[in-house]
Order: sequence, then structure tokens, then C-alpha cells
Amino acid sequence: MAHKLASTQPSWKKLEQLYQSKGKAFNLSKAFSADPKRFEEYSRQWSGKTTDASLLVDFSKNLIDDEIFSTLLSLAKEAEVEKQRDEMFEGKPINTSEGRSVLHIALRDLSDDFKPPVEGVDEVKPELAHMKKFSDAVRSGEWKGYTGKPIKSIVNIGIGGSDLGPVMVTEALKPYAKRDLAAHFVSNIDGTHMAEALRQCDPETTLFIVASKTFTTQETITNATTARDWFLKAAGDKSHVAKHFVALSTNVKAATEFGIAKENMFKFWDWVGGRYSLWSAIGLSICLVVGYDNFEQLLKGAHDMDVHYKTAPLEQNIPVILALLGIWYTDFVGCQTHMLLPYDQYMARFADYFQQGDMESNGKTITKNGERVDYETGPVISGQAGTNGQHAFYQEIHQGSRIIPCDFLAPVQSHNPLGPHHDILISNFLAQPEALAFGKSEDEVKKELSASDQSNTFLVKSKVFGGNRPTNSIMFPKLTPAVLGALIAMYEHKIATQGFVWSINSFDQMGVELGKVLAKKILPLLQSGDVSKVDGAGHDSSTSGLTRYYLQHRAAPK
Ligand SMILES: O=P(O)(O)OC[C@H]1O[C@H](O)[C@@H](O)[C@@H](O)[C@@H]1O
Repeated sequence: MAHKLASTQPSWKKLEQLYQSKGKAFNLSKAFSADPKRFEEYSRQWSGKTTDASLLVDFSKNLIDDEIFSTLLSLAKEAEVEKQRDEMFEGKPINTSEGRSVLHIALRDLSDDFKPPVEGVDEVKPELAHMKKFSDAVRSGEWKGYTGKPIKSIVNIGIGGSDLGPVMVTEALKPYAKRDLAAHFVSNIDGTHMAEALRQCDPETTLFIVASKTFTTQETITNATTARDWFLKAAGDKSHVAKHFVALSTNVKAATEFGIAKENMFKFWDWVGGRYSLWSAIGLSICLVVGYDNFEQLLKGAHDMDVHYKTAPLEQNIPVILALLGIWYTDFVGCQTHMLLPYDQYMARFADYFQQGDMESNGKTITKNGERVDYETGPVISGQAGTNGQHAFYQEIHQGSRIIPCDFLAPVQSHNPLGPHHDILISNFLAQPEALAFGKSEDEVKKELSASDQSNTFLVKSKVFGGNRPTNSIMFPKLTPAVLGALIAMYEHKIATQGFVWSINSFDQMGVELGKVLAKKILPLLQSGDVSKVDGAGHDSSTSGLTRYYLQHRAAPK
């Protein structure tokens, strides 16, 4: 595989030209007026083969025409997206910096004829059976704490990929949750996070799930140790730990050393990336909250999307289309951000989840060939549940100096059909992309104003909406486990496809390391409490000044 700079592909040059010749001046109002079939052409409907997962993806409100779209598809061909995708499914070590396969897709292929491409894949089903047995026992009350009481709270201790997936999914699938089992998620090293969770827990009825792929992450190990101390303070005898602590990890040795019994360990494998791990043992808290059967539906919905990604031709392939649109905005239109805006309160953490999923995957500048890219890569991801965002940051999306491409997502049916709420919600979901695309002209503004206000140029211009702000609108029947699985897999594959085009490795995360190493160097200085050591510690004057301030004020804060 050549892994050439994307900018050397023939279609890249053509897209640059197309942006200059027509993209810059592209007008969505004109495009819709000129083509009554624009929605039909630029939308795709998809249904999963084995689940109730289905989607309508409308990408007609994007700044593209047929020529731009087909050139984007050519770019994907030139970058050998299909070949790179197939290598992922075949278990080739496409995470080249770490020499690893990227096989989260193998965690959700439960079909009988699935052939394990690498070692460990044959252990997926037995591990799922282990998760089912354990979660069933806890949920039914058969699993008892050290005083014989059933479990009433679970505390997932993990960070990054070992936290965000379970947090997002348990929130999204709350309608399926066992309501008398409280779920807490502690990630931050800030003692406040753990202290607040423990305040709500009883040691006799709490189960701690220590979730860490490496089992070396400072935050998680420190939090887990604090939780164990808190537990032992009440329980006394160390043997009781076995009833209250389980580990989810690829590092069986370190989990054993922490004191987790073998039967309480749920393992996964180094071919599962942290931010792709909710489908693995890291999903145990999801099983506990919504039950194993719903977890399996989540896996199956994702697998249905995997099959689509693997088999659909590029122009029909939803993750590929979303990826190419993103590349159009990032590299040719000059956008820096991408918003995820779910009109579903249960998806409140969706954007947080894909902030890691996207930014940790594609926030990179070195190609797999070791060259520095001469183009932009992963965008800044942000967003929150509609309609809250409308009253917070949409001002900038509508009238700001930057173009901020957005994905709007919404379910047709609500889990809580309460009075007029859902129609009002969906009217907003429909109205925002319409307003963003078509805006409001100066003439339209004037018509609504009094004669005196019409001559107030500042007022008139302030009320104009330029339009031409691109959006995708994604609808699904209802937020079921399978639909959620498909949506997550859709974005995972979008991100992977962008990485394939940009020739970067979307599956490592070297950029998180340096800060961790420096913090470990600074910590002994803080623990020594000795201000006189700061100057000789080899830090720059800024870091030294801040450290001195901390040490001087720590003992006697004013
Ligand atoms: O599960 P672990 O090993 O504790 O890692 C937690 C997180 O650590 C780092 O910040 C990164 O590597 C993330 O991708 C990862 O999700």
C-alpha cells in the first residue's frame, strides 16, 4: 500500500480547482430550485439485515453538485479506501506504528461462519458468555455482596475509551435500564469524582468495575486503589474484594497483581483500540445496566452496519459518503470543526463520545510513510443534544464568520411521547438545517420591519442569515440498541475512511503520551513539598513559576 500524501492524488488537485470554480460560490437555494430531485439523489436509506436498525441519511444540504460528489468518490478510489477497509476486516496489522490489527468489527460478528482472522478472535464468544453469566447473576440478585445483600450500585472506574463508551451507551439506552441498579462512572483523577460517587454508595451493595485496557493508567489505578481502601475500611477482610471488584483488561498480569480473582476478570485483546472497546469486555457495565440481550442487539446493529460498509459500492456507502463530505469541508472549503447534534436527550453524551472517537483517531499530521501532511486532517468535534444547543452556540453556526458543518440526528419515535414534546422537538430538528441552508435575505428582513427600522442598516444586516451552511440530517425509527449500534459503527467507519484517504494511522494515539510522562516527573516535586527544589528541576520558567505558586500556597491557602 502506497500511503501517498492525499494531496498528490489527481482528484485532490481537481477538487481544489472545483472549489475555486464553483464550490466557493455554491448556492444551496439555487441548487434546490434547479433540481427538484436533489433530496432523492443525495439521500440514502439503509436497513440492517439482521436487526431493526435502519437509517435515512439526507446529505442534500451540502455544498456539492454531481461533479464535486463524483470527484470525491474518485479520491476515495485513488486512495484505495476499499483495499484499506478490506485489510482492516482481514485483520492485517493496519495500526502500523504499534504493529496491531484493528478488529473491533470482530467483536460484533456473531455469525456462525465467521472465521477468526487473528489469535484471540476465537475467544470473543466465550468472553461474551462470561459477561452474560455475570451480568445475569448481578441483575437477578443471585450475585451477593459480602454481607449477603444483592448489588444495588455499580461503579465503572475507567477513563477515555474505558469510560466514554459505557457512559454514552448506558445513557442512550436508559429506557432499557434496570432502574433499581444505580450506575456511576468515575474517570477523573480529581478526588472529587470518586468522593461524590462513593457518597451515593454502600460498600455492602456496590460492585466496582475496574476498566482499563492497559491496567497501567494512572487515573484508573489510583481511583481503583482509593475505592478498594474505602471498601476494605467497611468490609475488613481482603477476601471480600472478590465479591465487589471485577476487572476488564487486556493485561491479566497487572489485574491479578491488583488483587482481582481470575474468575472476575473479563479480558479483551490488543487488536481492540481503547476508543473502539465498548463492544468488548469494556461493555460489561452496559450489560449490567441494560441486560445482556440488549447489549447483543447493540453488537448486531453495529455488525449490520459493518456489512454495509464492507459491501456497499462507494456511492451508496453511508460511512464513505459522510467521510468524503467531511474531507470536502476540511480540506477544500477550509472548515475546522464538525458538530454532532442529536435531537434526542438520551444521546446527550454522543458528541463527547465521538470527540475522542474522531479527534484521537484523526488528530494527526504524519502519514503512514512518515511524511508530514500538507493538508488539514481531523476536525474539532463538538456538540450537544438539541434543542439546548440552539440557545447556546447555534448563533455562531448561523451567523458566525466560520462555516461549521453539522450532523443533525433524530428518532422518529420518542421513548417518552409526552404531550406535544416530540413534534416540537422534531420541528426544531427540521427547521435548523432549513434555516442554515437557505437563510434569510435582506429583502425578507426588511419586509418584516417597520419603515423606520428598515432604514437602520445595522439592524437590517444583523438580522440577515447568509444561508449556505452545510448539514447532514440523519433519522432513524427509534433509538433502540440495534439502531444505536449501527449509528456508532457508522461514525467509526466514517472516521476510518477519512484516515485511509489522509494516509494517517487512525488507530494509535501517541499524542496522549508526552503530557503523561511530564506529569510523572513533576509529581515527586509536588510530593516533596520543597520549594527550593523547583529551580533545579529543569523546567522552563513558566512551569517553575506555576509549581512554586502551588507549593507556596498549598500549605496555607488564603
Ligand atoms: O483503558 P486504558 O488503558 O486505561 O486507557 C485509557 C485511555 O488512555 C489514553 O488516554 C489513550 O490511550 C486512550 O485511547 C485510552 O482510552
